[in-house]
Amino acid sequence: MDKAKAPLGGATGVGPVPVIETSGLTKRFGDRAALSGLDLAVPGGCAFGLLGANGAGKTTLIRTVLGLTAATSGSVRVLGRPMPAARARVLARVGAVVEEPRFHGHLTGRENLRVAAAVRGREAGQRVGTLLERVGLAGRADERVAGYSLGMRQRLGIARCLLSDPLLLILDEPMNGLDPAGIIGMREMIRTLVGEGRTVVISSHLLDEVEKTCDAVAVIDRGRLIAQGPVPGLVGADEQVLVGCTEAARAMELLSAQDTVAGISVEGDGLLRVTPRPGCTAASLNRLLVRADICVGRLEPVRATLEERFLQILSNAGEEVR
Ligand SMILES: Nc1ncnc2c1ncn2[C@@H]1O[C@H](COP(=O)(O)OP(=O)(O)OP(=O)(O)O)[C@@H](O)[C@H]1O
Repeated sequence: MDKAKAPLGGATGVGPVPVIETSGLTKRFGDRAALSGLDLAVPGGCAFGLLGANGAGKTTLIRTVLGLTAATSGSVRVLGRPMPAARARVLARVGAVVEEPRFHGHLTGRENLRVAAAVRGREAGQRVGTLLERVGLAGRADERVAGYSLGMRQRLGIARCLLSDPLLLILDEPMNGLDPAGIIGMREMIRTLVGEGRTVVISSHLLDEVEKTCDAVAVIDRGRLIAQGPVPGLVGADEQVLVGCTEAARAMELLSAQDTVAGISVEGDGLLRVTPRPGCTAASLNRLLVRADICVGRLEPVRATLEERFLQILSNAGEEVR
């Protein structure tokens, strides 16, 4: 990152000042509230995931944060400055790809970047070649964008964002339409950008990818923020133990009778999923079963995935609404 450039309002992208902060953010379209009283804080220098089902309000949140649409009420600060009042100054240090990136199809990738760089000054123009290499498009840079795959357009979109050496990147569904290799490439690129001290906010439906890519997430449901925090805090420590053994029915009866076991269920493949109480470990479950002459073939501590936590958080939120 270009360290010579002055940070905005004390928010350098890393540190205690959140790079995005919303307070009571509400956006209504007629009678429908797309966002309801959102208090969001995105810390600097991390990959941050916005999670939510279709229509939850992710794109509206991104558009409101960027000042592309006006909030009905509440406030937004980006890089320490109020939006949309400081929009021009803030957006000079923010790169965003909202929905599918659009380009001039009849121009090449390199020409598209040159056109975009022309309005950003000489420094931006000098970055074009390096950025094409950086996003893995150097070999195809002189082909017309009309012939690019979606993955190539996504990467060109990120190169365009990087022309202005942004502190903050906001990418709406950056993994959409990518094949497995493209998803891994995108994840690595996001992690590299974070390693340079930038903050990258992504919205995504791909919970597994968000878990692998992001340090922290916010979960949005019907316009409300229902959870936010670091990924390890949300998914939790090892919570359950999968047990594969002979005589599953007898094992289930034995384990269910223990005070140290909070719950037990049978998985589709015959494995027992045991939820132990604090102090009860995989080893103590093993000892119990072996002492009862039950042979244990598999014993695997597991933690809830982000997907399981997401569904649980949504289901709890649904119950609160009812
Ligand atoms: N311009 C608009 N006019 C009216 N309603 C809108 C407008 N934009 C969004 N909405 C509504 O606001 C709600 C949130 O939409 P939004 O596109 O922000 O959700 P999303 O989480 O990004 O969904 P998806 O994952 O499907 O893109 C939806 O009910 C949507 O229909």
